Amino acid sequence: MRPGVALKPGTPIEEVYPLINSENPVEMVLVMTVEPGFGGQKFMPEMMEKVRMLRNKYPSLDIEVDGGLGPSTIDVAASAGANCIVAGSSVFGAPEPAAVISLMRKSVLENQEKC
Ligand SMILES: O=C(CO)[C@@H](O)[C@H](O)COP(=O)(O)O
Repeated sequence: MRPGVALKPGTPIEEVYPLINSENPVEMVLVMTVEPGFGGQKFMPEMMEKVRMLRNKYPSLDIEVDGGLGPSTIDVAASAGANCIVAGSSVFGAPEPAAVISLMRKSVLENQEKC
């Protein structure tokens, strides 16, 4: 099992640190980039500060983002340090879903190489 935890937009990043630093740590943090509830919402770029802070503090942590991710927002998320991407509308609404997934994977991999 790989435990994870999700942060709503209004939850300060500091609240997750004790869970990562614990002797039984979470291995993945999901930073919600929309309010949880439904797909098709607008990506909240201000959440990238949380992603950057986590990536700086925990270089090998899995950091997931969920909400409004697609070709127009993936680079911002990947360059902030997100390496797990949840995308609904941008994939299911695309004529070629595999091409969208491929583009997002490429962005994450390219940004990981810069670290
Ligand atoms: O369900 C939610 C939030 O609760 C969505 O964030 C989906 O998980 C992803 O949908 P898109 O934002 O990619 O359409």
